[in-house]
Amino acid sequence: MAGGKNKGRGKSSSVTPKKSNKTMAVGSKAAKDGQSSSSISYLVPILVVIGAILYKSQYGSSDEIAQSLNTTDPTAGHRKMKVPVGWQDGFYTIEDVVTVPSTHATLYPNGGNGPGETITIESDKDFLDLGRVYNDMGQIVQSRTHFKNGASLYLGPTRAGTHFQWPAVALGHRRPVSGVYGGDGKQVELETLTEPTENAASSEPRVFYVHNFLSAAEADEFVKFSTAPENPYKMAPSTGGTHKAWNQGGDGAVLTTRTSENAFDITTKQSFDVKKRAFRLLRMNGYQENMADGIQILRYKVGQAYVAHHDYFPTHQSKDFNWDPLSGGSNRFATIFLYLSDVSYGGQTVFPNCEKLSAEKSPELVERLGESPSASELKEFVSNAGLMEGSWEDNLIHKCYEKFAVPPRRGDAILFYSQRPDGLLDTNSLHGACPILNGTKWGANLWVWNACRYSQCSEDPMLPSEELTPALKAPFPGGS
Ligand SMILES: O=C(O)CCC(=O)C(=O)O
Ligand SMILES: [Fe+2]
Repeated sequence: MAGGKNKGRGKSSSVTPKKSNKTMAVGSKAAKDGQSSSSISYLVPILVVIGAILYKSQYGSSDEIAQSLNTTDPTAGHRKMKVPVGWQDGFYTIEDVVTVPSTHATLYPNGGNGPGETITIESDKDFLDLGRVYNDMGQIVQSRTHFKNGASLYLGPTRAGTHFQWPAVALGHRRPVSGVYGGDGKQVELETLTEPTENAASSEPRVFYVHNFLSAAEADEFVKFSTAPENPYKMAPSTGGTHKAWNQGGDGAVLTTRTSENAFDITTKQSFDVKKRAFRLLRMNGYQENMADGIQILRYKVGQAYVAHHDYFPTHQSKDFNWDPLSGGSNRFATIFLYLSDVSYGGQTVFPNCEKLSAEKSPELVERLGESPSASELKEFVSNAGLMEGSWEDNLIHKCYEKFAVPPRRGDAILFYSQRPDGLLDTNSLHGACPILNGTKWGANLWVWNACRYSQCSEDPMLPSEELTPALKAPFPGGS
């Protein structure tokens, strides 16, 4: 087998976070501008304490906060970052990058597709009138001194149940995700894998490579837990299809077009830590337990695969729930697919509606994808994997080498959106799991919903409640 071997870990650079030992500054504008009167200075210590308590209760322990103290923003022009109490570090711009307030920028829609509009911003009021805007680091921009003239700004979500979406910026664009660190403490980085479109109403699938997401130890732990005696949701043939199939489980839901096995991790501390990391990566407003499915751990043996599909549920399937985010309903919003093992041949995640990557756009990924096998090698793969010529798996293998596909690499992940920024379900998010041609592939689905997920809403889907009964937390309530 000459061609088609997925290459191993290449020369990927990563940014190591630097710890800060500086004291925290207050995030109040007046205090920052040095305009504090004596009454303000009297209030400062009180605000600091209140802010610290609120921060800790909402965003975690001081260790977690310490870990997120990234003091150097590698974007050119950014200076050392102060870390104000009460704000989620990394989610906001917190440092001036210019001394004179900027007066113009290019404004893009949420998600960055479509042409940018050049805007002039003559006053702070003009700036505030824009609503919530982000920079291409996914940070909420707080002031006209926090961006440079001509910078790209991105509008944020405009209604409940919709969310910030990372702008593609350009194919191959790679940026550190401030405030988000993987299991081994390395800064998570996001690389754009699909072109932004000129027309905001159309879309490529929106796919990003997530570098440094899991540590090797975390990947191994998910694999181990999937068959552990204490796991109530151990390995079983994968199911799929409608929400009924999902919620009832059992033989009826087993698909001939999804031949892997899977387990769930809905109980371990690690699964919660990783889901929280995912929410931070997505820049969601804090972690909501009932906006995520339990982590689904997958095992594919040689020849096993999952046909091209969408991760969202069809809107028409049941009347007891509004599945349409466009009209205030809820569905799967984003997938973070975790690679828990390397795979030497096959096992890519393929997006058939997207053209193959070219070497000049993402040399590292193309290098790792390896050369496409020749027609005769493909034939050999198919017969070695025990697959029939002309079967859906055989057809999928061809797509895996002709279209855009991502090879697995342990500890990394991909992020893709199943919804467009306005809530429209995105048919271009079509994707499949390529048949394994050699070895075993381990992976995991981390699905995040735009509002509380089916069967997990106590009242209004837009107001997900934090506390769930154990029965509601189960991935198959009422099922086996
Ligand atoms: O295994 C993969 O690469 C993707 C799996 C997938 O799309 C799914 O399980 O929904
Ligand atoms: Fe999927």
